[in-house]
Amino acid sequence: MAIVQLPKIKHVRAFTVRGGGADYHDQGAGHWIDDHIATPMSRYPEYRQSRQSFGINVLGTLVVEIEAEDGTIGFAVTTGGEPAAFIVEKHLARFLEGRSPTEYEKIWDQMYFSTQYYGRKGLVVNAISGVDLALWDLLGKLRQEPVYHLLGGAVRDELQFYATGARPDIAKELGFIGGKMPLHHGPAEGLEGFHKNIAELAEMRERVGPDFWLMWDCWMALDLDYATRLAIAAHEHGLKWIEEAISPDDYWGYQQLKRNVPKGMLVTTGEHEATRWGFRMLLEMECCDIIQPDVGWCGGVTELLKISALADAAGKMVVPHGSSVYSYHFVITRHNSPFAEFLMMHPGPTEVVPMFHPQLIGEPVPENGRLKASALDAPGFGVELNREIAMHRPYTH
Ligand SMILES: C[C@H](O)[C@H](O)CC(=O)C(=O)O
Ligand SMILES: [Mg+2]
Repeated sequence: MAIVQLPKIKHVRAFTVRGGGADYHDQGAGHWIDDHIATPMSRYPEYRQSRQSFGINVLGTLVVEIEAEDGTIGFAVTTGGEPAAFIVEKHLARFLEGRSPTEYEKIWDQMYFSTQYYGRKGLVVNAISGVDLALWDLLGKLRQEPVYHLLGGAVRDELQFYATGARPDIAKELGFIGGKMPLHHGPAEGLEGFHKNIAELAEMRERVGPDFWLMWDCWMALDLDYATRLAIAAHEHGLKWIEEAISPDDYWGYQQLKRNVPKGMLVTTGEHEATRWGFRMLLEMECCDIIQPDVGWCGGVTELLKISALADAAGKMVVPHGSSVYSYHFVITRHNSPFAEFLMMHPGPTEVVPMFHPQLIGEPVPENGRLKASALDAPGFGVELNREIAMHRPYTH
């Protein structure tokens, strides 16, 4: 029997889009996600009230489209905007055009090693991730299969979610298994800020009762001493995990934090980590209990499979950061990813809205905190690009 030959890749294009979506920090005024959240920049009072004030949303969304010779288009969205569009058009596209979409391993390898002299993490790996995800979307569309089938198939019938947002009490009513809150005050706000943090947690615990998961997202804002004291004080209010407490570069600090937190409390991190080598460091140094790669930032699905295998062998969970459908298609295929994150992008956040709204059409959302595997049953990642939003192509090749 003859082997099916897929059409070759004809063209790669990169666009930028503003206003939410994959750059979920790019929201309008009054959104919970920009309301006095502790960050590494909170030591400067002028950048404390709003993360947009220091430029958290400067990049915007990157859209990558990969068109095959038969006209089929795979696409993906991630954070990266114009500089990532430059990298895709002027550097990465050459490793795809004229090649078969089945060659994703070689393509990833060439994208990573050709950019290693200026890449390795951050923006360049976001761009590589965007291309990789668009390639998996194309592969699924050409084979008429959802990506989760290509990754080995579902290991359970449905996904269950915790919600990230300022209102875990509402998340509980909406059926989520837990709520992860932003930490509002960092070390520069002294003891007063510390006590306010603990009071917020205590009040939320009152509202949600003893069994609902409550977690804190510290967005790299703390130092080891503060994070340790916070974890100890939070223990009596049943904090399930402390997330991204310190700088992602401080592997030694995470190693110590994991030893310092009260027994039973989990340490999580990794949304700003990338590639198998970065996650190997977190795992081998025993920095955390759960790794949280963002599928659009860690190297894409091709790299996530390697990261996940390392974590599995180390007995650790992989619960991707955000990532919408790119996470859903992965999490449903892995035993060591027992639940998923849902980022509440409603400004309140009092309602469930699609995480990457308004960029994707057909983006599934949890109902009662759950999503059936069958909701992912469409070719590729199962979504289409909303072509009514304003897209800009700053570079061509
Ligand atoms: C709420 C956090 O500060 C951040 O915006 C999102 C995040 O880190 C997460 O979902 O995890
Ligand atoms: Mg986080």
